[in-house]
Amino acid sequence: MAEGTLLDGRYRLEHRVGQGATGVVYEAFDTESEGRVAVKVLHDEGSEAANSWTLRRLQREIGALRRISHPNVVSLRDTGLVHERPYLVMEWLGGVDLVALRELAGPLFHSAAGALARQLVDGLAATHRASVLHRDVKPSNVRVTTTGRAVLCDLGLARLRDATSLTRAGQVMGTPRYMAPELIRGEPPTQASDFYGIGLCLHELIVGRRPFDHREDIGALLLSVLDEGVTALDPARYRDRVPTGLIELVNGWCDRDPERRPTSAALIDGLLPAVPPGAAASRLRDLIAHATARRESGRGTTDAWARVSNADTGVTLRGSDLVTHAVAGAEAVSLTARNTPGARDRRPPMLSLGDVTQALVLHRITPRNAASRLREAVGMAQRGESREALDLLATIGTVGAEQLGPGDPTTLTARFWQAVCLARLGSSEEALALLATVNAHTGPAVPPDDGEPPPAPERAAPAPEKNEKGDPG
Ligand SMILES: Nc1ncnc2c1ncn2[C@@H]1O[C@H](COP(=O)(O)OP(=O)(O)OP(=O)(O)O)[C@@H](O)[C@H]1O
Repeated sequence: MAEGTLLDGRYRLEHRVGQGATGVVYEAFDTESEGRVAVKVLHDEGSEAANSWTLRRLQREIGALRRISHPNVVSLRDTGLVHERPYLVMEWLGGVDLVALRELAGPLFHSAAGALARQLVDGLAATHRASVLHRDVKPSNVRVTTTGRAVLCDLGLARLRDATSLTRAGQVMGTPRYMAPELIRGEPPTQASDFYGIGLCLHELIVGRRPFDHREDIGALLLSVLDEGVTALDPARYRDRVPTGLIELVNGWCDRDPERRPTSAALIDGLLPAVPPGAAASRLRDLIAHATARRESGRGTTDAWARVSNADTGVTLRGSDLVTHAVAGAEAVSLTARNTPGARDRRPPMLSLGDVTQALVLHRITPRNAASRLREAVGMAQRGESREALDLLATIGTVGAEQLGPGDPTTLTARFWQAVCLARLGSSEEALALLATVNAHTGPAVPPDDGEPPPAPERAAPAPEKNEKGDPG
């Protein structure tokens, strides 16, 4: 949608802020109230299936936001239609998200950590009181405004607590790095799963590093989340800068066992440090001022802002916008399986030529429409429909490799998501082998353990381009 467009004669789109799985977000001017607002316009994905998914997700976000009115949850102002595409109008939240806050301001101290925890708990409590589960609490979905107000955003995955899921049992939704272990196992979400998300956000801001940061491939990441869990914080180590009660809470929220996570208001209130409201807000406000000043002066931007733009994506396949778009919202996974012992020896499952012809006919994939089918398949994978997505992704990968080249971004993205689906379905060996082939085209140019040079890409990936935020894709 062009900047300057006036929606319903009222909201003037000023500039594009970013895009998520459902739509593009613009900073806009409300000519009626003469204030700033955020407008999210539904993506037009092209295919009917993809459109219906984004539409359902946007409707879910609208439905959830309508039920909640709280300063620590983004507020919905209006909804409308533009060229038959729904849009929603939200309060404008300046400031930064928690990913940027950590990158630009470093680990949190005393009152700021306490103030942030208090506000996140209050926002989540309001969400739960409205019988809504957020289901996607992660650093990129929490913004802290310039006045020091922490706000939960992006309720696109939210659902009514007792409603039947739009997804089938066993489906996985969300971002593995921040997903509660029970959700990865396909169990239904609960309030305790949302508290896990808050626990991880605070853990990350206290430590100053993402959880499971040492896990660079999806197989190892999933195993760590399920089998090891987040490393508990040692209260003695943080005593000087974070109140002990808060450390205890964070450790409790990060517990792998949902039953052991503190969710009762009385328990939480007993452990949360009492922070004088004025002092807390001013501490957070100062931090945001510091972070935004750093962002504006460009300091710490090289790596930091590249990652901020992709928030939890973390996947840096180089190449066209297609890849940047296709992996938006994907797991925070770096593709470095190349050094996994034996990974290079294993071949990913490939379809035979007969299968390829069959699959081509079945999925009607051509090099021309591969990109849009890929988006559709990635959407399915993101919704947790791993089994269904797998088939389509394997075909796109094969067609891509044959017709576009094995190093083409479409091929690599399809292969990457194929590996994600395989890992989710328990075939981690195959997933690792597939990731190793993706790595051969995208990984850093370090020789594998045996000193052998990495295989040369059969078709060089294009030079990194800038994505819509001006960051390297
Ligand atoms: N009310 C708001 N005010 C200011 N910025 C916002 C607001 N809502 C969203 N944004 C920003 O717009 C961008 C897109 O947000 P959106 O919620 O659509 O997706 P996301 O959270 O980045 O991804 P996904 O939906 O895939 O999880 C993000 O950078 C987000 O911080």
